[in-house]
Amino acid sequence: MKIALIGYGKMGKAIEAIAQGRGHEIVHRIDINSSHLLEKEQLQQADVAIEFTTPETAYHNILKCFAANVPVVCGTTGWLEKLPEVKAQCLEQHQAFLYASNFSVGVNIFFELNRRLAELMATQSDYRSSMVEIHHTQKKDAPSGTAITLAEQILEKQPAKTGWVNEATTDPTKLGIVSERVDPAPGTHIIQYDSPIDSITITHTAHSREGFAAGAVTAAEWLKDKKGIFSMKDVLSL
Ligand SMILES: NC(=O)c1ccc[n+]([C@@H]2O[C@H](COP(=O)([O-])OP(=O)(O)OC[C@H]3O[C@@H](n4cnc5c(N)ncnc54)[C@H](O)[C@@H]3O)[C@@H](O)[C@H]2O)c1
Ligand SMILES: O=C(O)C1=N[C@H](C(=O)O)CCC1
Repeated sequence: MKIALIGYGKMGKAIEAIAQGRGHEIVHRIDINSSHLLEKEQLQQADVAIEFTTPETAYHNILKCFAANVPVVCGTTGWLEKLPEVKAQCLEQHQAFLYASNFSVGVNIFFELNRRLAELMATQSDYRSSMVEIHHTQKKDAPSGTAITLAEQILEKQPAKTGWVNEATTDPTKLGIVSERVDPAPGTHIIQYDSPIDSITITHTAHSREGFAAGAVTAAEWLKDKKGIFSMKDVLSL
């Protein structure tokens, strides 16, 4: 499979290593200094594009892939306000798009645990839920995309909460998400339910970027000949 890597930073390089190890060819490595490679003729040399850039650039990069008729896997976080528009464009232009706030198999299993735990805790009014996410200091967005996905799952199951805030809170109607930035943390997410009697905690800790990169390559292999909008739930049959 021929891959265009859009974003050749920490994730782009980790994806390159996994993709080449699986026998794929990287036809373009596109970063901020080589954005001319986002032109239609260049992108069309790839079977699929994998986009890990910045919150400011993801939207335009994805639209360039649609214009070139190239399926795109996107892992960039921090641009969710534009996601509905991208999905609409994908359908209108009959393209293929797969977004995940986290591509690792472990986190996608953790999402399932989180949803079930939130469901069980929905009627337990003695417990207060909260979240902590820990990442490296170069991370541009807070809270992490993964934390937002986890928060949305909790809010869906707990109607007493009306939203999340990116700080610790005693407001029972809000889910507090504390963001810590500590090097070299690749990504830790902790969900807590505390009552005066006891606490329940579930944690996912990434030991490296390998899980994110391997998941993104698996998603690209899966998306290559498809049309439509997909998620890691589709790829992993969860
Ligand atoms: N979904 C996941 O599983 C997952 C995992 C890790 C990171 N991420 C997200 O991926 C993104 C990238 O993370 P990173 O650690 O690789 O960041 P990074 O800063 O190491 O790399 C970003 C890259 O984007 C490039 N870039 C910037 N503007 C560009 C443009 N206009 N066109 C093309 N390339 C451009 C930069 O040159 C750089 O190479 C972040 O949003 C991060 O939150 C997601
Ligand atoms: O390193 C990052 O940046 C990460 N971003 C994703 C997020 O925001 O959830 C996934 C974990 C690593």
